[in-house]
Amino acid sequence: MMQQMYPQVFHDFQYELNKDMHIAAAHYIPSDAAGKCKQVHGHTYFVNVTVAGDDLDEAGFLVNFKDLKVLLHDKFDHTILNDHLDVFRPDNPDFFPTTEVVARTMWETVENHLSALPNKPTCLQVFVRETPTSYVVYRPKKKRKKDQ
Ligand SMILES: Nc1nc2c(c(=O)[nH]1)N=C([C@H](O)[C@H](O)COP(=O)(O)OP(=O)(O)OP(=O)(O)O)CN2
Ligand SMILES: [Zn+2]
Repeated sequence: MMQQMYPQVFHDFQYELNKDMHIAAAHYIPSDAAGKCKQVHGHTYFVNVTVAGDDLDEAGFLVNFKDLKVLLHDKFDHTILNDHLDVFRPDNPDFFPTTEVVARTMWETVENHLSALPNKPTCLQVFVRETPTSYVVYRPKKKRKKDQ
């Protein structure tokens, strides 16, 4: 059974949904500063996605758990992350497949899907554990009032 502690996010939406998944993938960080992580190596990533909203869809879902799995697990599982040139690039550290960038990329992928749904849920947080001792939490910055 997949059970893991991860940081909670505070919000005042009525519904909060969490989807956990494991993703087995290889990667390398194309920088000398990454030391041994410059070599190709693999992880079983533990990912938790937090989605919230006030309205449900015609099935009574905020978003179908299955759709979140398809978006992330089906795309990245048993792949080399660096090969996904649509999201990771070797020429810019903001797009190297580090844990930070993986978490942000997953948030962008999920939020892009959610924003097209009629009930408009939103992704509050993506938690990515890369090793037993290392994890990253990505949360989007709150939009400032004048930007809305
Ligand atoms: N800020 C980041 N630092 C590191 C990342 C990263 O994505 N973001 N990645 C790596 C490596 O890819 C490596 O897979 C993970 O490193 P690390 O946690 O150091 O792994 P160890 O098993 O060696 O950790 P222990 O300290 O032995 O528990 C490196 N850094
Ligand atoms: Zn790694």
